[in-house]
Amino acid sequence: MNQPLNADPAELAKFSELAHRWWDPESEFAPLHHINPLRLEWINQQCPLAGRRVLDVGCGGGILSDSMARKGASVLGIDLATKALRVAQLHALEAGTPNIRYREVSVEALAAEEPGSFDAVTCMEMLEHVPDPASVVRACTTLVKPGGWVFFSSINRNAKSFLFAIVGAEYVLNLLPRGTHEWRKFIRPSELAAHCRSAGLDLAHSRGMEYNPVTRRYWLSSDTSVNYLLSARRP
Ligand SMILES: C[S@@+](CC[C@H](N)C(=O)[O-])C[C@H]1O[C@@H](n2cnc3c(N)ncnc32)[C@H](O)[C@@H]1O
Repeated sequence: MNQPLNADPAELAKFSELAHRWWDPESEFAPLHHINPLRLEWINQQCPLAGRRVLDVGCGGGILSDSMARKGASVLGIDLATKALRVAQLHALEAGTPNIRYREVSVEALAAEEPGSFDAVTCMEMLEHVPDPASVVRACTTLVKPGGWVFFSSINRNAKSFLFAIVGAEYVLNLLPRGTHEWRKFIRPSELAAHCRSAGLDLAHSRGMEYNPVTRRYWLSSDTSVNYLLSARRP
């Protein structure tokens, strides 16, 4: 029997609508362009990407997927926002990115098709946009090979993240369009860690990501109170 799709159509429509601006580094997607070198390096340090088979879940227009392929990984990017995927495909074609493929398929459906077939799975800035993040974590776990890596990033849920990630980013600094995030969908690191453990993953590392609006610089730190990354391994 088919599972109901773990996706919010309004979220997917939002990302599809803006898709044509995905590769404009001055657009609504500027924060993703700015944080990409940091997260790419963080992933590559833990799991050197060259020669690996990597799945990028909720890849959008392909900023992370593309950069991982350029590091020598063979990348499959999946998403359910049709226009974002088209933009990702077009970008790969125009830029001549090697070893990259995109598919419109849910992570849960792919987990049923290809269990245990990726060396690493990345799922960045996506969990806070889905109705059931634990189901995504379970599917990512099924998709990775034993010994493989799973990398997540999301936004903490507390008063500071309301102030910084919603009021600050969407209303004061206009870094993101208003309505990009819903505070109640943010995920505490402890909740994500619990989802990982119940899916059968071993937690590896976590880092916070901070932003200085004056210098417009992002950096990784030990402060996970707003944006954070978490890595885990399948035993
Ligand atoms: C903020 S963007 C992040 C894109 C990319 N992961 C990155 O960090 O550069 C969130 C992405 O999650 C995708 N998304 C939301 N719900 C999804 C779902 N149920 N399945 C797959 N992708 C989904 C959206 O379409 C969008 O492309």
